[in-house]
Amino acid sequence: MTVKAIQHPLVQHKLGLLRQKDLSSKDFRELASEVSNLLTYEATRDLATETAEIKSWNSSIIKTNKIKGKKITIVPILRAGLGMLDGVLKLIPNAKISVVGLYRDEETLQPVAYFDKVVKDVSDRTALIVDPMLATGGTLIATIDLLKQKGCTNIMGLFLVAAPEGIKAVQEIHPDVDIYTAAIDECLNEKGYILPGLGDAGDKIFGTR
Ligand SMILES: O=P(O)(O)OC[C@H]1O[C@H](OP(=O)(O)OP(=O)(O)O)[C@H](O)[C@@H]1O
Ligand SMILES: O=c1cc[nH]c(=O)[nH]1
Ligand SMILES: [Mg+2]
Repeated sequence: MTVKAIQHPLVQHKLGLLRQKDLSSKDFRELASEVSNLLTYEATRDLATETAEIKSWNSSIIKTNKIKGKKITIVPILRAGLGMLDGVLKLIPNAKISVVGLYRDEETLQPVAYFDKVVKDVSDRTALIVDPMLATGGTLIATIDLLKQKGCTNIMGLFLVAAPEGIKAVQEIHPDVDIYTAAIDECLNEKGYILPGLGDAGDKIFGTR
């Protein structure tokens, strides 16, 4: 399993802005989208390429590179994952989208699944899960379980902020899944919120409280 905290200055700068108290939903959405875009760039760095021949501007035949093999399905986890979707789609505009809906029970912190619409050919695709927060890891583990049950074998996850506890939990159960995040934070508080974290990302993106 690769766990990569992206140190790029633009990512770190924008993450710092995201952490500010009293950020408007508009600003939170814009920054979440921009960081997601940059995380996508990093997470796709090692995709295999192959040579293709094309007719160039003066009609000569030249060799170019194109992405090889498995295509991608983006998997936003409702609700908060929707806040990352447009940033990812800007770089992978032709990706199919598989939506899953899970929320975390506030008392038990256990994930509750309420929706899934996964592309039929998910077994032929790389699944790119997007969710701003990886806290206890329960939501991510349940999402990976669901994708694997449907035949998906190649799975990566993009997060704005991840907690060490959640990364460890996912690593133990799904060691084959790669994780890309803008930050690995310190810990979870007694309510399962990441510290220093971002607060409730879903509420910030949707303006609910
Ligand atoms: O790692 P975990 O402990 O499972 O927590 C992480 C989950 O919690 C948040 O969703 P939330 O339950 O708040 O739902 P929402 O997106 O609808 O706000 C977050 O977006 C993750 O999906
Ligand atoms: O810190 C956290 C943990 C779970 N979900 C959030 O939105 N924030
Ligand atoms: Mg929420």
